[in-house]
Amino acid sequence: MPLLVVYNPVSGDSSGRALFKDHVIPLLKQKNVTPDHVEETTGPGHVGTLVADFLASLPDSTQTVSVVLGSGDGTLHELINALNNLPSSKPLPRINLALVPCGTANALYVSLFPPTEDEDTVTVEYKLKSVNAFLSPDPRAVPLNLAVTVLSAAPVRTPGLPQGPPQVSISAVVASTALHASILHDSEALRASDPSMGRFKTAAMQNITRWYGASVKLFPREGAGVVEVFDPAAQAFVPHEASTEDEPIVDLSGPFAYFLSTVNVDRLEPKFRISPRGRDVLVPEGRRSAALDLVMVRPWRDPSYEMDSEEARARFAEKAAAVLGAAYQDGAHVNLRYDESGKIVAEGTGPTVVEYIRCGGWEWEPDDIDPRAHFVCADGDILTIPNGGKARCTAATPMSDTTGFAIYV
Ligand SMILES: Nc1ncnc2c1ncn2[C@@H]1O[C@H](COP(=O)(O)OP(=O)(O)OP(=O)(O)O)[C@@H](O)[C@H]1O
Repeated sequence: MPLLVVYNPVSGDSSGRALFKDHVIPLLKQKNVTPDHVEETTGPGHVGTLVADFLASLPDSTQTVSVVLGSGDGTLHELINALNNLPSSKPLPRINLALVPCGTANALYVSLFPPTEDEDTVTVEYKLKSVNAFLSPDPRAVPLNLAVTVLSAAPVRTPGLPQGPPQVSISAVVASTALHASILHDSEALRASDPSMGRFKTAAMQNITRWYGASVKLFPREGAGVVEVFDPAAQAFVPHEASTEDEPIVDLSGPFAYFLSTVNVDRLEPKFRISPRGRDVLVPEGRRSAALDLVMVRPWRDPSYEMDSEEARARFAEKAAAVLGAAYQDGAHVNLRYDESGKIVAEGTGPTVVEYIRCGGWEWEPDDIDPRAHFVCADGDILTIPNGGKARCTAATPMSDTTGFAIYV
């Protein structure tokens, strides 16, 4: 099978080059595996060119290829989007990736290889799990689902102004708006001063009192018929009360404090299990069903909420922080409820603090007067919805076993 090795030398703490030189390449050699090419990315966008050129150089364009990819989630996102934008109408071959986590958060890797209590994610042994899976006698690769986000402009066109094509971004990890998109937007500016995950916490504190105005629609996943919601009492997804077989689409109004969907993953950092059931839908070849796990917080569900005000937002910030804190406790936030006074508790029958949804897609139409509600984060990439426009995100699964992306696990 054709094999390309490629790594981003500046992902995360920039240790990728040393990791490949000292460990990945020697491991391949030891197993008598010779890559066709070993490449280092030289700048944004380069990974797409390297892999597209490699595919174009192969005599058989339908043959499955393997790529050992040293990167964070951002470089993988770039690769998927670059290949999707290739001008060819032919489907691409199946691309099996052996991931080497070199980025800051490595959400996909830590979700596929969830670290045990005493496992250290910075060790070489931990980082080589996917490469070792690729090199095993009977390698197994899990197909990736994708979340396709399309930003559309206002329906009424301004006379005389051309309307560009809708902007599309494909995620393998996360598509979000509200707090998470704001955090990612602001944390980019902090990257130079703080390359660690600490920059996400700093940006979170800058944004925690904000709420976001939008109208939302939720669509069922294929095969389910209805939108589902996690019921902590049943510890399972059950039909959403506003979704029926006849009228499955759920309409929601804001304001929203948090709105984040994941695909393929149950966590965004080793311990931040924001969509704790998110890996359930990653199933072996042949039994696929693409779904998004959506985590929402709408402050007015709090029984102590009276009206939107600066004070109400400041008070609710403590609750939002408690929710995010519980996500670090093995995803315990999805079990939290309000008691009658609005206190957050782990038991009872009050409204859940988090609405944890499983769906096939969502549509987010931001209020025009709320500029921050226009940010969408697709695997760390920040997109801006044009005024009057909306974002539609849909879960997708590879068309067949011979195309799409898969990860050696
Ligand atoms: N040689 C290079 N010099 C500068 N930037 C590069 C180079 N090669 C790739 N890049 C850019 O580096 C960016 C960051 O990479 P990546 O997402 O892999 O790491 P990260 O942001 O540290 O990790 P994570 O996404 O897990 O937080 C990519 O978006 C890519 O465009």
